[in-house]
Amino acid sequence: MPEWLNALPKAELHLHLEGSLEPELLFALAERNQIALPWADVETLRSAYAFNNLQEFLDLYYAGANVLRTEQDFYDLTWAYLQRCKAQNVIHVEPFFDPQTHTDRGIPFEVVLRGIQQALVDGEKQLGISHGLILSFLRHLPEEEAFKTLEQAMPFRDAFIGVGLDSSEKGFPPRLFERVFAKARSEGLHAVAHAGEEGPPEYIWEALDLLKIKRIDHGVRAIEDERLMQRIIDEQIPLTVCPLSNIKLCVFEHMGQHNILEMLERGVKVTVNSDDPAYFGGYVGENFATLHEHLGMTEVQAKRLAQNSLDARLA
Ligand SMILES: Nc1ncnc2[nH]cnc12
Ligand SMILES: [Zn+2]
Repeated sequence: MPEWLNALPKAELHLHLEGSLEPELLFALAERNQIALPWADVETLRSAYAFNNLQEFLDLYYAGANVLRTEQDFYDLTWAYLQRCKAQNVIHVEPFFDPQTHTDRGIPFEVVLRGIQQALVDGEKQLGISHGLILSFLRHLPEEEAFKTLEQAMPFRDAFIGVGLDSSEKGFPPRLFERVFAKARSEGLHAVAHAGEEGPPEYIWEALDLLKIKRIDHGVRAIEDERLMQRIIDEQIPLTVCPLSNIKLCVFEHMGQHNILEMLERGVKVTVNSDDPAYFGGYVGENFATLHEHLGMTEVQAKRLAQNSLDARLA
């Protein structure tokens, strides 16, 4: 990665902590927790990281998360991510975590939260990286389950800045979560949601109008709807775009087709993020680097993208 790209101060606003679980740490945690794995070794697991769509990735991502059991595991996961951030001049993070992925396996909510939170606090003190944590609901599960998760989270209200919506997009439109998002907002939480990754522009409209989100996660399919594009530009609603993820999950066939710079030039407040870096081939720095390499991103454009990420912070 060019040093000038690495040196740019940036924020990461779209990162799933569970998606930062590198195969090496996954195997180490499996050994520590005495869990048998279906993969022979790190290389075999890494070679399984070939996906035709979002669902194929999610199946492996949820399987991988099974090694996370103790508060120390969640601490180690988060700490490893923060060290990557430090090395790439990421000065602020607003990561997601998916409580239901863990509570549905019998891991208490507070075990997950305390491990993550302690690492974030240490990251602020020892690495100088500020943070705002986002609790994300799994949209393939019923809204009732999201309500239960929000209830579990409320005793720890101060540990979060907002709620998000992730997992399988197609067939699970934002409107299904209108009531739980209203409840979260009434508690003073910010709202964000994955929309327009695989799903149609209508899902982005719903996320804006019904969930009243402050930022759109992905949102690359907004370009198919001119009226939506105008709104996003007029209202300067940030998009947290994840280039390497979009290629790995076949949202675009190859990086040369990615629309992030076209959006930037049209005045959309786009940002660069890694989504699930352990699975998609790189952290935020590598995502910037691929735009430089394959789309000819200039230094001026890179600076605007980095500044957008700092401007689009919610914490
Ligand atoms: N890219 C993505 N889209 C939806 N849900 C996710 N969970 C983790 N990564 C995701
Ligand atoms: Zn995501």
